[in-house]
Amino acid sequence: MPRHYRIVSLPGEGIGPEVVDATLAVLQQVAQLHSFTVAVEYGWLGQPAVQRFGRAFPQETARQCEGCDGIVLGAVTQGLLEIRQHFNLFINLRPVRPTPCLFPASALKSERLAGVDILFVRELASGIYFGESGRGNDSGSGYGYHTMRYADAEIRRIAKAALNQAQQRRHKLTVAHKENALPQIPWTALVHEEARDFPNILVEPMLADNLAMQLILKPQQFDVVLAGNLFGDILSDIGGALTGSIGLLGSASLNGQGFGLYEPIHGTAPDIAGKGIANPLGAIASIVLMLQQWGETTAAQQILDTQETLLSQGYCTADLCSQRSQTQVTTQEFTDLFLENLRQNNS
Ligand SMILES: NC(=O)c1ccc[n+]([C@@H]2O[C@H](COP(=O)([O-])OP(=O)(O)OC[C@H]3O[C@@H](n4cnc5c(N)ncnc54)[C@H](O)[C@@H]3O)[C@@H](O)[C@H]2O)c1
Ligand SMILES: CC(C)[C@H](C(=O)O)[C@@H](O)C(=O)O
Ligand SMILES: [Mg+2]
Repeated sequence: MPRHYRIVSLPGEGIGPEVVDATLAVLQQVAQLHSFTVAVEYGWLGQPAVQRFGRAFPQETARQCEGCDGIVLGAVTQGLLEIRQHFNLFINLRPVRPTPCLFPASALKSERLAGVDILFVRELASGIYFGESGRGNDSGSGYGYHTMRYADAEIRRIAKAALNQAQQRRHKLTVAHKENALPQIPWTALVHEEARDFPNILVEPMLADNLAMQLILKPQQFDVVLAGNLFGDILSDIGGALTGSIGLLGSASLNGQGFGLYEPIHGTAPDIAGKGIANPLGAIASIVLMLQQWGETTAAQQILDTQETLLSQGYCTADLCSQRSQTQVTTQEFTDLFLENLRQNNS
């Protein structure tokens, strides 16, 4: 049976278009090698959408994305929360697996990194990002507020998603919470209740501040880490310090039916945009998650193997280059090496 997929690419701003270009080239190459096709439509999100349609997430983009097999996003400075909410993308998966050939690029000692393999499951469609907010004036003094609100049902559904992930991994779920200061949102109790259906999973609640420290001191202790929207954002960036660069990390943002948006966890990186030096591997890691979601697991594995080969041969972009033995390459050069390696290993 021929497999045909349709995706919408939203390159966005800054280094977004640079890393998305590289990623789509890799995607088309593996598609060809593994006998499936991917039709790509380009759409608008963020600043380019504001310029064209007057809104960061226009209706045109929403319509274009409806019914597609995946959205591939670069990075934007606005419009992101709207698209996540529109498609109810409440499950955000952020894998962090430092590779030994990049241990020297990490902020941590190698012995703390061996075997680290963490999956952050971040709640993405609720919490303080979407609570009531505003500004007011109290006796002449201005004030602002954002409200953290979670429906129990919203916690239960992300807990189930995280428990399902832990079931397929090493059966441990650490729950980030801050119930010593924010007791009205009972992450711990609700996750424990959902975990009754998963008796073989060890659920370990951990205060979010301690969790941040533990990720640096002893990252090997973690398997799946579940966190609300804000804590998940902050904690998962620590993955950049563990792996050596935030430019390596990808993510999948899914709704309850498996529809997804695939994006690196980094931003538009204005400090390096336009220089041709951005690391495309975070965006590439995101399409690996997309291929896995589609069931194209051999294609996904080939991308992971190719990444490992190139990095172990010492090729890397500037963000990872810390050793004499490494060869610093541009985004384009890294992409060309990637494509060549994919072809060679398939012939
Ligand atoms: N998914 C998204 O669209 C997304 C995610 C995070 C931040 N942002 C937005 O991006 C803008 C810039 O945010 P920021 O500077 O805090 O974070 P950032 O992730 O853009 O950059 C942080 C640091 O990491 C480096 N970096 C990031 N990605 C890299 C890559 N692929 N290769 C090499 N180096 C890389 C940057 O050069 C910078 O030094 C903000 O407007 C922010 O809101 C968007
Ligand atoms: C750009 C910003 C709103 C976004 C977030 O906080 O969710 C980003 O940091 C991320 O990690 O995807
Ligand atoms: Mg972030």
